[in-house]
Amino acid sequence: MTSTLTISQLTKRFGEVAALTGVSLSVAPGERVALLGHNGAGKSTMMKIILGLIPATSGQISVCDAAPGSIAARRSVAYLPENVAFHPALTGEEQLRHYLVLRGESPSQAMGLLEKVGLAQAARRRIGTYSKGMRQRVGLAQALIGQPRLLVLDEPTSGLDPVSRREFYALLDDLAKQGASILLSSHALTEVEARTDRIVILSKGRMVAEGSLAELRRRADLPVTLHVTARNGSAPEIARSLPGAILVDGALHLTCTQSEKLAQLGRIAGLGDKVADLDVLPPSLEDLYSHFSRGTVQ
Ligand SMILES: Nc1ncnc2c1ncn2[C@@H]1O[C@H](COP(=O)(O)OP(=O)(O)OP(=O)(O)O)[C@@H](O)[C@H]1O
Repeated sequence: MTSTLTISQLTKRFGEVAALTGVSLSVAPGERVALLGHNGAGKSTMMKIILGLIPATSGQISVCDAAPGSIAARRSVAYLPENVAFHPALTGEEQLRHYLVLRGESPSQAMGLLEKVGLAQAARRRIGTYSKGMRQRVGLAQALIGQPRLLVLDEPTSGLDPVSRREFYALLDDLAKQGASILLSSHALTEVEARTDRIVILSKGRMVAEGSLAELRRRADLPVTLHVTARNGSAPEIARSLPGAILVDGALHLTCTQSEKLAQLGRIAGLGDKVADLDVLPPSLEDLYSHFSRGTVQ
């Protein structure tokens, strides 16, 4: 499968500051990739280079088989900045018609695009009356002009409430199913965990981890946490059978390595009806993020 985006040994220096060092990455059609990293890790710099807004210091980059910033690349790439601003006096439809004309497209597509992002009902209302979630949808609608093959989204859900976030990701899922590649940056690890195919962790300009959540979990090999709820009065007996378990709010908490997990679960199952409930908690993306960024955060 050909990649929509291919980055090889990308380096960017701002004078003494190494914003990116030797970053390589490829994104396939229909793939949703999350770019994670602490403030100053290099996420925006990478996006600016992909968009052709700033040049790389060294390395190769191909955006939809073209050079970043070239006419061919710009036709295929859409960008949604973190703080998207529109004219408050324009309606959603007027704003979209304006962007369509700027892109050399027919303004008659405006309503179709607004419908796609669930804004048809509000299309004739002034953007000044829109909620933040609705403005973000206008941003996504403008990003969809010309059916881009790659969407670059800088913290697209920051400031959105949980329902708006879920709806926003559902829209991205549909776009990905239609073959668009999505590269988004985020600080909201839990939502990224559920809604992207691959995770890239940048730290101090270097790529410190890359893979699906399952792959990152395997590679990090962090402990699994088990919460065992005892039936009335059985906690002491369970604690004796599970060395290392500690009692927290009526449940016994214990950790084990991935390789010990099945044996430990077998031991718990052997306790029969003394156990009222059991939760197995794999390491979260936050745990993985801390693990891979450890020692590199400024
Ligand atoms: N134009 C510039 N001149 C000098 N240094 C810059 C410039 N742009 C970015 N940097 C530096 O490059 C590094 C990477 O910055 P970048 O904005 O890419 O980080 P980021 O991961 O997007 O951070 P955030 O999550 O805060 O948006 C930082 O040390 C930043 O100060």
